Amino acid sequence: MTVVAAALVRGDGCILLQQRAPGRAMAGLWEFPGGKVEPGERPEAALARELHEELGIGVGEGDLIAATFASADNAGRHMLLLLYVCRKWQGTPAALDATALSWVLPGEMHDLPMPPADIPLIPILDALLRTAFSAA
Ligand SMILES: Nc1nc2c([nH]c(=O)n2[C@@H]2O[C@H](COP(=O)(O)OP(=O)(O)OP(=O)(O)O)[C@@H](O)[C@H]2O)c(=O)[nH]1
Repeated sequence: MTVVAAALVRGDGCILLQQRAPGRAMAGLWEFPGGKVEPGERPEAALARELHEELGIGVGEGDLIAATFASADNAGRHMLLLLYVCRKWQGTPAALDATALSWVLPGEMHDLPMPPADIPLIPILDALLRTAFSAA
């Protein structure tokens, strides 16, 4: 299973997390918006589709910058989670799929319960945003 997810980064450095709705796997946990890549779908196209479906925003595939990944178990299946950074989108994110949205600094992410695969990504994302992506 390939999952694509986006760290939408606001001008003040805050990142958007969304809370998974009740009744779904990992309900209540806070995650990066995104979802599964469909068979035959390119990851960037899948992520642009998911961001439109889940948040109602428009994202150009060229504005999705590959950041890091997780290779982890997900309910007995192997999951490759591809995380992108995105600083540019059209529209205002709305919780169309999630229970709630929250803008948080990387240093605040540990205050919100996230899926286990995401935990090691937090310091990597923090470091990338401070260095390689700081002027992006
Ligand atoms: N979007 C997203 N999914 C994550 C993250 N971390 C993580 O383990 N996952 C897992 O990756 C899987 C994504 O599947 P999903 O159910 O959200 O995918 P989807 O939007 O295509 O939904 P669907 O399959 O119900 O149609 C879930 O098992 C989810 O828990 C994350 O940061 N963001």
